[in-house]
Amino acid sequence: MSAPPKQRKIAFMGFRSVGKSSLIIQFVENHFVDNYEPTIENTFHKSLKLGGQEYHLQVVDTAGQDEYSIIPQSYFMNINGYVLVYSVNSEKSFSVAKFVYQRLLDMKGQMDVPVVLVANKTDLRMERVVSYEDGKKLADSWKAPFIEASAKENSLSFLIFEQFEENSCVTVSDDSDNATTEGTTCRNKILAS
Ligand SMILES: Nc1nc2c(ncn2[C@@H]2O[C@H](COP(=O)(O)OP(=O)(O)OP(=O)(O)O)[C@@H](O)[C@H]2O)c(=O)[nH]1
Repeated sequence: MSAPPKQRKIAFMGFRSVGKSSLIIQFVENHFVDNYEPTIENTFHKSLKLGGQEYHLQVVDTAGQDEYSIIPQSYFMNINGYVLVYSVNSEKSFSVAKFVYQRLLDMKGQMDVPVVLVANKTDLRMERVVSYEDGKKLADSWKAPFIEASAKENSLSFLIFEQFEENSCVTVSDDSDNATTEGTTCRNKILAS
């Protein structure tokens, strides 16, 4: 008998127009939308089989944020993981990704935020201003997986979700109150748990 499906809710966040909706639509409907319509909020549903386990995913497409955004409380509750998206042709979108990550940490606490960092629009080679190395360095500093993608050229979105299944355990050390405790946290293992 196969295991019952697991329900997981994942939010895409990041600056306006970086391609959050496009990545999700590639993943859910397998096509690319060329026109731009700002998102207010949208939830998509998709079933997915990873490692023999069936998942019922709810994918929340959020309205683009910037560093002045007040992020709704609902984005911090009942969400299993976050995909933070920037586009490689926008320095501003890269700094907004850092801002959103910081807000997530403030709201949820360091150990509780499974994140995947996604650099989108890699097809815009001539317009690239954020290098692979810069993106990777940022993701490494978060101990998060990093994926470069192009919603236009191909559908790497599946990979994004696979990252949440990975067992990316990191050792954390907390020496507050002079009592050093060490532990291991598996921040990204939300699909597998
Ligand atoms: N060249 C290129 N264009 C893309 C890519 N992904 C998205 N776009 C285009 O960028 C524009 C914005 O894409 P959206 O998916 O609406 O971006 P968004 O992040 O959901 O935008 P908001 O709703 O404002 O937050 C659209 O015109 C897309 O066609 C990509 O990988 N390459």
